[in-house]
Amino acid sequence: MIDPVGVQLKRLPHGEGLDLPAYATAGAAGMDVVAAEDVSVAPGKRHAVATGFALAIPAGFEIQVRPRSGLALKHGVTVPNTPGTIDSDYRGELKVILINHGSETFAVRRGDRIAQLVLAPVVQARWNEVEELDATVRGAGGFGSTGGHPKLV
Ligand SMILES: O=c1ccn([C@H]2C[C@H](O)[C@@H](COP(=O)(O)OP(=O)(O)OP(=O)(O)O)O2)c(=O)[nH]1
Ligand SMILES: [Mg+2]
Repeated sequence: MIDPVGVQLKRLPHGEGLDLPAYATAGAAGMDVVAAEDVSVAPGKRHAVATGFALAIPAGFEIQVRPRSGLALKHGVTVPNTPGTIDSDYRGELKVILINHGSETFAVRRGDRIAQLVLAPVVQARWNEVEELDATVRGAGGFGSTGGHPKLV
């Protein structure tokens, strides 16, 4: 197990009294994050749900906002921009965008666990522009070129 990485968290006034994001089990990859507001998301609609805190993620890391499979399976409620990207230099409130693909209005209550946050390392790229790329067996083949998909009828 890699040692946990410290992340500064600032509670905002409307986040007072809420549970901080937490791992539900010892081996959980994501910390469940709770809503800081009551909101109803109608079928086909989306909402950026307040969490009541802001972060200072250490340089070299990001936080990914991912859906909870239970909400997706039972209610069709997911994160449309998954994985949402929280940059290390972002100091605003972390928000969770939820979209309701289900057929019934989904009621979010303050304190409900709505998504999960995964801390991940980030490596930034630097472009080396060239005239020719090295040759490979795959070449330009992609998008199913290696087969394995059922034929459409
Ligand atoms: O689910 C999300 C996604 C993003 N953010 C915040 C943190 C992130 O660092 C910032 C910008 O996100 P992103 O780069 O995905 O959005 P953008 O549309 O490119 O906006 P910007 O021009 O501000 O980068 O918005 C959230 O709070 N929740
Ligand atoms: Mg951006």
